[in-house]
Amino acid sequence: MSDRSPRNRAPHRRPDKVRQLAYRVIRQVNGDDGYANLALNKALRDQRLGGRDAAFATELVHGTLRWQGTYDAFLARSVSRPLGELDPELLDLLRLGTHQLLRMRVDSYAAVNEMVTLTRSEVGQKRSGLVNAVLRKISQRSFDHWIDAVAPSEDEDRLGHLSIAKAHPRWVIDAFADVLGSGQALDELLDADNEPPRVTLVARPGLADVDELIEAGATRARWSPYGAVLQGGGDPGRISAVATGRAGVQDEGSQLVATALATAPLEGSDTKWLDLCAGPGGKSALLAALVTEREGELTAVEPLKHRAELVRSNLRAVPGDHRVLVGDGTKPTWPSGWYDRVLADVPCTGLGALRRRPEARWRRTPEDVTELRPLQEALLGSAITSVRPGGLVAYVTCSPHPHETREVVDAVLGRRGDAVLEDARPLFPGVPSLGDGPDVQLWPHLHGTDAMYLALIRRT
Ligand SMILES: C[S@@+](CC[C@H](N)C(=O)[O-])C[C@H]1O[C@@H](n2cnc3c(N)ncnc32)[C@H](O)[C@@H]1O
Repeated sequence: MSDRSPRNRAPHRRPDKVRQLAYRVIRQVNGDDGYANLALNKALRDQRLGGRDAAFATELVHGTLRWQGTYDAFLARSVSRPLGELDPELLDLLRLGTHQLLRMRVDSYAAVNEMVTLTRSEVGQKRSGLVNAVLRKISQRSFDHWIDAVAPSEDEDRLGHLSIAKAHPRWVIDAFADVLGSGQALDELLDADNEPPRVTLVARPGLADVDELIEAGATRARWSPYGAVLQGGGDPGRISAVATGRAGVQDEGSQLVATALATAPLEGSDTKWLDLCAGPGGKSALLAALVTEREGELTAVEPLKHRAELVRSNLRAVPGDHRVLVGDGTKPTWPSGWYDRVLADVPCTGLGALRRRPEARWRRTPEDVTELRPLQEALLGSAITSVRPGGLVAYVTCSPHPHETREVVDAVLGRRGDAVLEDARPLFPGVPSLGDGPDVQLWPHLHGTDAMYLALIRRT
């Protein structure tokens, strides 16, 4: 063994501060149910890390969490005990090391050494030998060779193979395959989920325009008339329109579904709009800006006080008499048939936004889908009751799971005879690959948006 081996290093060598920060953030996520984005941003602020260090920390945290299920399959072959018997701290150190070895361009020697030093400082000298031995085993194969070694072959079990090769739980892949089939499109979606999304901005109509965002360095979004993309990322808060609430950060898919509701043809009055599940208020702000142009008002409902505050903040720059109600959308405090247009952007599993939340895919369970269903149906029922005859409801989710989308709509419309589905596709001018209708499903791999679902329903 060379005298540079980790075992011969001075035990008091200090751990690399970026890896230490990343490890501690991962512990907050896996150990304390934290959210990676929030925990990482706070840690970067607290440690005053920016530039390349912040980018390295982000890749360590996001990549390790995103690929965690896959790395566990590799580690299960490399550790002599069942992974469940390892201390969670040790398992997270091994996952972090595996990510550097197999999916980052970190030199193997440096990756193992740094992780051994970090292990010593975080959990003690005793465990560092195991980390050293396991990571050396991991480093002996490339990522693709590990997949060949541990995943079922595509011929034998294609979805099982994809689950390991593309880091998605099997039940999530099964749900996606129900909608997309198990061909190439599924691979493309899973790949898209593993890429961080671009930052998309919305110029709230009447308050800012896209040209202003372009002058600030963004480029025009593909389809949303209000959208712009911050190429290369950067802090959107540095743009004055965003800092003042005249513009915001909003996925293009969210802009498109809100705009579809606003532009669907409607006869008669068109001044009373309701956002039934409003927090944090991205769509409320766009709808409020649009209804203001028609001299109307938006009511936004949100049961959680802190999220209702976020809605107020999002609405701060929009002129007009818009209201934020802290309340339960299934228990309307307004008369039936009061509104002209209603958005029901219901709580869902968020399986359409996996690009944004690296830990979400491992945290969600099939039970979440079942548990959310009664609330989703109740909110859609309440939305239909809240709209006047001839008026419109948009049922929206950021999940493509059929139990949360079409099945909810079919169940609710099947029970009542006063509402019909309309073809939503003409409300997405220029947007390709909208499917067979009448509802619309957007996709990360086809549209570069979150997988937003929209069913447009008219009260008869
Ligand atoms: C998918 S999010 C809405 C996102 C929002 N439309 C936006 O674009 O920013 C769903 C929201 O519904 C809220 N919610 C949960 N239960 C609700 C209920 N019973 N009535 C109304 N809203 C509810 C959640 O707190 C959450 O803020």
